[in-house]
Amino acid sequence: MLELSIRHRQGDFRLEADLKLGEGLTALFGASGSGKTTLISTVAGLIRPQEGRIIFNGEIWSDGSTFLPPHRRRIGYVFQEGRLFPHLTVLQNLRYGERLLPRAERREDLDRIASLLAITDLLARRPSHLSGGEKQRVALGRALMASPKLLLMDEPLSALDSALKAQILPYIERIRDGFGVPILYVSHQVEEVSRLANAVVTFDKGRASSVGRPDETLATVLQASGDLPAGNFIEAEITGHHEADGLTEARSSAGPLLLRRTHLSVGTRVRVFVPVSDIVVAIEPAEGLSALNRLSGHVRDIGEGEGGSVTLTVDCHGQPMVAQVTRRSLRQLALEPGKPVHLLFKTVSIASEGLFRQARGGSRSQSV
Ligand SMILES: Nc1ncnc2c1ncn2[C@@H]1O[C@H](COP(=O)(O)OP(=O)(O)OP(=O)(O)O)[C@@H](O)[C@H]1O
Repeated sequence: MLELSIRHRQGDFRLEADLKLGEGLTALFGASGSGKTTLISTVAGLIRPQEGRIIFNGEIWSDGSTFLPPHRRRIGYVFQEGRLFPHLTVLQNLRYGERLLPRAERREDLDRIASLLAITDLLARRPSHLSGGEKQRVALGRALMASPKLLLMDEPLSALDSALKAQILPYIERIRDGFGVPILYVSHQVEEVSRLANAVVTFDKGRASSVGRPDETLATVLQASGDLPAGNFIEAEITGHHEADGLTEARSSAGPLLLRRTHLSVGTRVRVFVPVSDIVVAIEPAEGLSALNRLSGHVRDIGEGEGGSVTLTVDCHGQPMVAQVTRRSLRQLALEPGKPVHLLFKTVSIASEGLFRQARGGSRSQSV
């Protein structure tokens, strides 16, 4: 657990952060100049915050009287452009991280890391003979070889084109899931954050604020900027594919779902997004409609909506779903708390696959 409560001024800029960060990958997400790099520099010990404290797993790294220097923090750092030593081979670059550690503290095994990152065949090469993606995999390996207690990744993919990014993302997922080392990951990229992060810290002009579930946090940011419609996130697991129909089936606590065809394998856990505006509310199990998804539940709450409409919160087997109806529908359907209802909507998107990509382009969700 990393606990941060810091205030730091540099020039006109002031960083303010009060955060508790847990296991897994925490993305630091925000506009350019909003303070992400400054924050990880304080964690790395490259900047000493003027006020406040940083505590990692109970050890004080920085406060009014203590300041642990960077090399005693056992942090692995991966930068945007890799920063491999050009005169050393891949093997020597990997060993470099390890050499900084006393033998007794070396936990990582070179073969395991090389095979995890698929760099075993590159060990004899120098960085000038590697592609951009290979360099970044070696940089990840070098950081891991130092048996870090915490990994800091500062936009590690931003120098790569989208095809290379897609190649490296699974390796970062393997590190996140296989090493038990918490990761702070700086990114501007909504898709990257949505795919990788277990939690997100958003930055707004130096104020590091929300720590929350990634899709909800990103959705709040994007909805505030008008780039994403209001909607519901549902946790689901892929259960099958229908090639001929171009559909994927998933199960969720709310009920079965049909998604647009995805290449994720059966068993993969996903979050899907259902825009509020796509949901139709019915009081009978309607037939003869093209909407493929039907969830049933009970009205839990009725509140004010936008433009004179009414917002319904429906409990679908524990999953809250928000829908909107007009006041006339509310009357005609005699909707009230406790009433059983059916929610109908068309195929839905997996949040990390399509939704945020569209949101970045400023278009509406593409549910069909
Ligand atoms: N040494 C410094 N002296 C004065 N101001 C600085 C210094 N270093 C950075 N800043 C300012 O602090 C602010 C935060 O910078 P920081 O690099 O943390 O932002 P960032 O969110 O990481 O941005 P980017 O995504 O562009 O890397 C910026 O306004 C920057 O100009």
